[in-house]
Amino acid sequence: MEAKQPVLELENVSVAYDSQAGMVQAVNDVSLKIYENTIVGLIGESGSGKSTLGNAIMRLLKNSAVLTNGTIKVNGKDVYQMDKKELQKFRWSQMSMVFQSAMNALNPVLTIEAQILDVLLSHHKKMSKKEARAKAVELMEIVSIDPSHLKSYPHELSGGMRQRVVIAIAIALDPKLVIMDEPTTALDVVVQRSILDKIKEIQKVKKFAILFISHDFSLVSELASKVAIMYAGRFVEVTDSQSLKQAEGHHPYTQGLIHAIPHLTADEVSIEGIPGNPPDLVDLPSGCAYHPRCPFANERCRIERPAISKVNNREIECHLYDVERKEVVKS
Ligand SMILES: Nc1ncnc2c1ncn2[C@@H]1O[C@H](COP(=O)(O)OP(=O)(O)OP(=O)(O)O)[C@@H](O)[C@H]1O
Repeated sequence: MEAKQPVLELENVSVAYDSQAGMVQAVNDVSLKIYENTIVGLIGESGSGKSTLGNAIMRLLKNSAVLTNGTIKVNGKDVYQMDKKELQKFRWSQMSMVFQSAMNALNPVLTIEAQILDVLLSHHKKMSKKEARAKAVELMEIVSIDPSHLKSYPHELSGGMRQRVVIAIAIALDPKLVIMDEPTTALDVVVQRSILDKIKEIQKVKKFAILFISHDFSLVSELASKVAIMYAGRFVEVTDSQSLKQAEGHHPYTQGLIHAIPHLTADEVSIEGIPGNPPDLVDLPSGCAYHPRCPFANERCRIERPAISKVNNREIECHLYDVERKEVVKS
């Protein structure tokens, strides 16, 4: 049987910003495959490179950023080998992105209908206005907004509704891959929950692949089936989310993130933060970039960058990972 083609395939992807301070290694040699109908989470602290990677996949990097190495394929097509016209057709129809604080990205002077129609008609040259209007109604229903709001302007909708509209626009052309960059961060917990449920519900029908970017560890491990944990531009661990219920055996950074989840005890909330700060991406530490913060680091960690160990469904970049015992062993 022929192996299934991934919807997203990242191979040794690196992205750097050319800044006054030097080259910022925002994404550093990451590889990942995402298949249809799955949600993969991407987590890491602020500044770890998550959004840069999302923008790189969409080929929407800022001028100062360059893909310095690797290949990015969506549906088997190399995103960086397409000419401008091909890319224009491909973006939004095959891959789309819900940006950070996207709900404020709607055009304030256009109705919701005008904005949805714009996406539909610019990609479907043969679609009539009537067909596009019908599709807009269908999209509003999918995201559970009364179609009467098609005539509304963004400011007439609540934050949660605006975010649903943005999701409707992102899925309007039935893309195979949807990148969601912190899609619910600006919303309160109840609205956040209802949007996440909606995303799961739509995905069940549409079967697209989702790369879900967030710094909220518990939210991502609940939503995604697989999680990539990013530290200083690298994936230090890629694992199935089930395994994240327990800290033992994971990369020391993953362990730190798990311990940092607030735990409710009888009468208090305990949180163990990770001591120290993420490194300067212009001047990365030698060896494993996490070693200055790692409670288990030894001499080798300070000198040599660890290779990736692949065991069962887990990929881990740590010298202390014992392949036989399938866990990180303190030296
Ligand atoms: N235009 C830029 N010029 C130089 N460096 C940049 C630029 N944009 C981002 N960076 C740097 O690239 C690194 C990765 O940033 P990125 O926004 O991808 O991280 P992130 O994990 O998405 O963070 P957040 O969760 O805060 O959005 C950071 O160190 C950031 O300072």
